Amino acid sequence: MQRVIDVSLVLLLVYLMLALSSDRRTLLMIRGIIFLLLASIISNRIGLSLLNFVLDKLLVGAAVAMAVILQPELRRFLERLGRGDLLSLLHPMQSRPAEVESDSAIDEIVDAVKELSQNRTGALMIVETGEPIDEHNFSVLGVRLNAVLSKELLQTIFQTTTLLHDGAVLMREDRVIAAGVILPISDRAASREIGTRHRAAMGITERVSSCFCIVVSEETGSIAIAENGGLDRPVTSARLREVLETKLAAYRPVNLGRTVSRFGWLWEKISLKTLVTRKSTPRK
Ligand SMILES: Nc1ncnc2c1ncn2[C@@H]1O[C@H](COP(=O)(O)OP(=O)(O)OP(=O)(O)O)[C@@H](O)[C@H]1O
Repeated sequence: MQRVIDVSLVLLLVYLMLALSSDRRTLLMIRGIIFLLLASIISNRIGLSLLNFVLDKLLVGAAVAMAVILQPELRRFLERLGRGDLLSLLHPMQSRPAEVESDSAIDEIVDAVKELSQNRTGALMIVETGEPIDEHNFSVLGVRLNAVLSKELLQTIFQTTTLLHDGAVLMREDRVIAAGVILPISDRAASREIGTRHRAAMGITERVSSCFCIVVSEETGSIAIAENGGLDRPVTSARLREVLETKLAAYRPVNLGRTVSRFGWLWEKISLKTLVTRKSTPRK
């Protein structure tokens, strides 16, 4: 019985750690530590004392390094614990202020992108699909707007005559949080032959798994979707709608759907799927 409680508590701890972060690199680190932990337990069990000694030291070093690197996540975790906000720890999605990503927001995005594409107006949009992105992931946050999302607003922002058109727009649920956001550029070999707007989209999605980017090319008017560091292009507006509907479905207030999506979300975090990066399409 004691053993069952022990294992359950460890599993709960792993769940909380995975739930804490939406950042891909953080998840990889947590997996690394879990791997070291398992290797240490196995080496102890089969009596490989020297290997066990080295793994133990490595684990201590990794734990200290992780505490330093994950300072913001740990602080958030301890704050919630201190507030007694245990429910939000068990149900990370509930920590979001509003869970409804309305169909009308999807319509606004698709309509804006269609028009930007037809007019060959370059655009870069970040769509959050999970926990809010840690601002440290941006090179420059840009100008905070926190405005209601509309196609007119998106189209206006990307007009080359506006001060905000350079950089990306950050969207959360049905709001435009910021514009003129400068993103880290991807330096993957495959991305070098791609322009900076597309590389910026790949760069942020490489670092943060809880978002995807929509890119409209100024040169060709083509629409691209960047996700997990990969680039899918050209995509049609119908495909864009499909992606938005699938990715944002998690925030619709349908209880059954939300429960299923939570398991899907956790599965996505644990599975190797997030480790596999999609091949980017080189520029024609
Ligand atoms: N790091 C960045 N973060 C956000 N936006 C960026 C970044 N770098 C470039 N951009 C945007 O991309 C624009 C330049 O696009 P560039 O022509 O180099 O890229 P591209 O991928 O070839 O796109 P396009 O097909 O539209 O020409 C800049 O004016 C700016 O708005």
